[in-house]
Amino acid sequence: MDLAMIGLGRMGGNMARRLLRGGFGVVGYDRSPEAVRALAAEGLAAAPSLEALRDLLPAPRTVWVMLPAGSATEAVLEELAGVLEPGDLVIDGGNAYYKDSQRRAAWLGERGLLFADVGVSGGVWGLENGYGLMFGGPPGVAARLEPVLRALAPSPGLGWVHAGPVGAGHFAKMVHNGIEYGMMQALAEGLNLLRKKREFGFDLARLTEAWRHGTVIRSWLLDLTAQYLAGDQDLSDIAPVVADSGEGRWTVLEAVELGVPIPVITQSLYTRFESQDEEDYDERLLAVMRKMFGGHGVKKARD
Ligand SMILES: NC(=O)c1ccc[n+]([C@@H]2O[C@H](COP(=O)([O-])OP(=O)(O)OC[C@H]3O[C@@H](n4cnc5c(N)ncnc54)[C@H](O)[C@@H]3O)[C@@H](O)[C@H]2O)c1
Ligand SMILES: O=C(O)[C@H](O)[C@@H](O)[C@H](O)[C@H](O)COP(=O)(O)O
Repeated sequence: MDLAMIGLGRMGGNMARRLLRGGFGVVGYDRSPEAVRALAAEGLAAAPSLEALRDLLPAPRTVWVMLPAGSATEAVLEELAGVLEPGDLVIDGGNAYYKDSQRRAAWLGERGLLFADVGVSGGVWGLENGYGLMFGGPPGVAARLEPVLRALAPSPGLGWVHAGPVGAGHFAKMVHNGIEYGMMQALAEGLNLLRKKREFGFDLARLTEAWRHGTVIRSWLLDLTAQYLAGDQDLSDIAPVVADSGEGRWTVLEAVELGVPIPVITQSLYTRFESQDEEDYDERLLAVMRKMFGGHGVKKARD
């Protein structure tokens, strides 16, 4: 089976590699020539344009899009709508907002194109470990895509799911990432507490390594944390800023819309916001108010 991969970065590049290794013919397109060059040496058919990509694939085509969510994905889907032919299938595997995916499925459908959203998890390790995949779309499209899902998954029958109709794939991935935020937060808080108990001088590398075996909290996140701490426990070169790319925000918005309490996930999102705020105006104001009502001391910024 042949298919196209648009976006050959950390995710799309390795997914294309995994598919090539699985015996698929993969046509690739990326606006960065370097991203394409690396994969062309491994058997990828490089397409210089979306028209060329169309012409390199037999109809009906399967085109997997693995781009940053938002304007990049929107622009490429709009371009694809003008290039592909009725019956072709477009998959968005990026971390897109599920409402965008539902809207896109509708307007691509008006042009005779099929659309499915697939939440993809596994990061840069997916090439070797396989990817967790959450498919959203009609059963007929799921059946058509099944060989691809089986090849990308950790093993053919494990790690992928037909989550529901269009939108359900990205909704499931959104909640997965909300859970990811909460699990990361719990690990970070617990390890910080251990570090602060100076009298015990905990070796966090050895402790997390031990926790990886037999404990209730063993997990891949713990494995990765232990792996990093084994080389650097002080983190003195790491700025205390945690970025976020949207999934956590959408999870919280959805919870508010549905009236569902998700305090752990919400708090972990707010912790990221706090880390991103270099001005810290709120904390400065708190210090000032305390001084105003109680005459308490205020630490000067230069202290
Ligand atoms: N990195 C992860 O761990 C991870 C895991 C799961 C899902 N995702 C999602 O997968 C998608 C891709 O992530 P990534 O980490 O591979 O990003 P990346 O930045 O590594 O790669 C994106 C690629 O898209 C290309 N690109 C950007 N705009 C383009 C355009 N208009 N036309 C053609 N090519 C364009 C870039 O040149 C780059 O090669 C995102 O939606 C991301 O949220 C990422
Ligand atoms: O399941 C995964 O493979 C990860 O969740 C993946 O999707 C990625 O690392 C996130 O994009 C990071 O999301 P934040 O930037 O919001 O932390």
